[in-house]
Amino acid sequence: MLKVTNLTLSYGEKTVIKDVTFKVNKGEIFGIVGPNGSGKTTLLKAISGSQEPKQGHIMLNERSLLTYHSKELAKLMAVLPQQSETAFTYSVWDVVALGRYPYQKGWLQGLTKDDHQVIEQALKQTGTEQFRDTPLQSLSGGERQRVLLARALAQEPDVLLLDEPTNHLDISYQMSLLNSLKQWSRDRDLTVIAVLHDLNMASLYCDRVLLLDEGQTIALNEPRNVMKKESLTDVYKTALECGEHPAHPSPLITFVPEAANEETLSPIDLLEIEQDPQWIKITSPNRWKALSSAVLGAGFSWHNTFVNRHVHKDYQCDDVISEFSHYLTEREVSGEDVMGMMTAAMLEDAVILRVNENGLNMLVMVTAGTSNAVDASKAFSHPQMTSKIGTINTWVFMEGKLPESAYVQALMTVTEAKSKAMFDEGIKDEVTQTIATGTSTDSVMIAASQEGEEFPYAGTITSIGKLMAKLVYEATREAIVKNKKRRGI
Ligand SMILES: Nc1ncnc2c1ncn2[C@@H]1O[C@H](COP(=O)(O)OP(=O)(O)OP(=O)(O)O)[C@@H](O)[C@H]1O
Repeated sequence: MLKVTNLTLSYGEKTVIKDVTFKVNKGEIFGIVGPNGSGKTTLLKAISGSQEPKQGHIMLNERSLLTYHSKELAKLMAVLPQQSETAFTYSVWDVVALGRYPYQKGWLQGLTKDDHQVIEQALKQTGTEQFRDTPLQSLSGGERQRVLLARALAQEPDVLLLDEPTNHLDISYQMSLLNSLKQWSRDRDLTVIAVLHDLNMASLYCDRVLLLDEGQTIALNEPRNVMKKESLTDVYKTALECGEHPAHPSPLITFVPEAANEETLSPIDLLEIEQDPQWIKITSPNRWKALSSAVLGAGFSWHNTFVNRHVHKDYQCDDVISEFSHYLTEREVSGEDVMGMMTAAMLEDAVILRVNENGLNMLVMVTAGTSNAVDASKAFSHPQMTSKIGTINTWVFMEGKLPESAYVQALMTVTEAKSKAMFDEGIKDEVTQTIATGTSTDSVMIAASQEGEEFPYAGTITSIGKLMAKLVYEATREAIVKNKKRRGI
């Protein structure tokens, strides 16, 4: 539909778009992103025909853009500019009606019935019907933006050019506008070329994205292939992370604020450990990003309080989460902040190991009760689900930045180390009389400070994996020995 080849654009001596080439397909939503001054608006102006190329050319429907008459072009292409005109004293209806200008044969010809219908539809699609008699200048920025979009739609274009269309819109109108664009591109093959500042909106809604920096193409691809941490950090000079959207298959970009001032103590040194027969509570002034299978705060979440709570071995409850939250409230701890586990093991027997060597800083806590030990390879032969609380709870705190993939590797590392400790302590599955690999209700947590050195991997081949495995193995064995003694084994 639109083909831009070796396009170079300048203001006087200043070149702002340098040798840019891309195609936009019919019905596509094509995003242009990049930092301030990277040339997005200038490029859009060239596509709309209002900025002449210094070099290169633009083809629309296989025909050079330069050969179109302005009225002819306006039937094919509508523009929603970045700055909305404020000098209008026209009513909203009149402004939207201007969108029908390319279809009028002469100055004096009035609007046809069809024109009226198109105008009404454009007002309806943008939710601006209620303002039809209001002067444009007395509307808010967001309302005015929607009216100008209605005017663009009234042009019934094949291509819609939008320069930061969500600029003045609140989140609900942003989503509603982009949802509508998506719908129109699917239903009516409307081609949308939009300059967007919000990288997440571009990720969610664009079929492809062009990332510009200083007038040059840095990347041109589907959002998933453009929104990469390295290139975005480089282009925007901002600390950010690219993850996965929790409910949609698109990348999610999150920005990382700079730490206010440098802590001199390691985040592990700042952990406060409270240990008594009722609970082990570790608190931190900072939040840690944890991955856990806990009762409270499971999955990935950020916590500053970690509770391993002792419960009676016959503990039974229908709504464990509410009961646990109530337990915390009674102890004046906010449940929102807590990663919480339970165990029937005696907390006096907990093993806490702390290591700071070769730049690796780690703390491991294990409590072990093994009366519920299970051989995972034979768990299927256990007669029924038991809900005994003989449990091994394993916590790892490590200083450093870990990507989510490394948490998954750490989980494997820790589980393997725990199983080996069970093996070396000869803990058997009472049902199958084979060596147990864990208990049926074990829980694990990996917490990283997300400050300091980056560790991309945490398997047993890595330095952190090796240390983690060693500490978890030693702590688990020691905790099992204590548990055996207590049970008189
Ligand atoms: N009319 C003009 N005359 C001279 N230079 C201009 C003109 N318009 C823009 N520029 C310059 O061209 C460069 C690209 O501007 P442009 O508006 O295309 O960037 P942009 O990526 O859209 O920026 P923003 O995100 O701030 O809207 C900038 O350095 C800008 O100062």
